[in-house]
Amino acid sequence: MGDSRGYFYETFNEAHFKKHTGLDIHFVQDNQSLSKYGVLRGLHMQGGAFAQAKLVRCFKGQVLDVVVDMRKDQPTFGKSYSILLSEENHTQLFIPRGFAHGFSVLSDEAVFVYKCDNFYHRESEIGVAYNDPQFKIDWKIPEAERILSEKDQNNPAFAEAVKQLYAL
Ligand SMILES: Cc1cn([C@H]2C[C@H](O)[C@@H](COP(=O)(O)OP(=O)(O)O[C@H]3O[C@H](C)C(=O)[C@H](O)[C@H]3O)O2)c(=O)[nH]c1=O
Repeated sequence: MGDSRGYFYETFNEAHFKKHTGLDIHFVQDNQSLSKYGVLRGLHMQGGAFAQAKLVRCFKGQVLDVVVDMRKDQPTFGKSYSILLSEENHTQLFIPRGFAHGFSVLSDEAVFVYKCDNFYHRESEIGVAYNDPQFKIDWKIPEAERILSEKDQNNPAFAEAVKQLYAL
C-alpha cells in the first residue's frame, strides 16, 4: 500500500501462505544477508533431521535465485530452477525441504531475507558445486567477477553431494 509517506506491505501472513500453498509450515528462524554485486552464495542445504524449507525474498536490490532438487524420489530430481527476485518485483519463492539453494547478486548490493522451518545446524550442511556441468546454471555474473566464499569454491559435485545428503 503506497501513500504520500511511502509504502506498507505485509511480507508474511500465515493465512495467505496457507491459502496459496496449502501448507502448514511453522517457520522458526529468519535470516538476512547483505551481499555486493557479483557475490554468489550456494548451493547449500541442510539434510537429515535439520532439513530446512525456506521462504526467500530480496528486500533490497536484485538476485538470481536458484534451487536444485535433491529429492531422489521426485521426477524433478537433479533439475535446477532459477528466478529473479528483487526489491521491485516483491516476488517470494517457497523452497521445500530437500532442495539445494543459492543466489547471485545482480545489483550493486542485495539484502536477502528468508524464513526457515528448522534451525541452523552446521553439521547437517551439504554444499553442491555452483558450477556443476550437470545444471549449466547461468548465474549472469562473468566468471572473473564472481565472489565466492572459500567453502563455495570447493563444494562437491552433485553426485557426491547426494551421497553425503543421504548418509546424514
Ligand atoms: C546459514 C547460517 C549461517 N550462520 C553463520 C555461519 C557463518 O559464520 C556465517 C555465514 O554463513 P554462510 O557463509 O554459510 O552464509 P551463506 O553463504 O549466506 O549461507 C546461506 O546460503 C544459502 C543461500 C542458503 O540458502 C543457506 O541458508 C545458507 O547456507 O553465518 C548462522 O549463524 N546461521 C545460519 O542460519
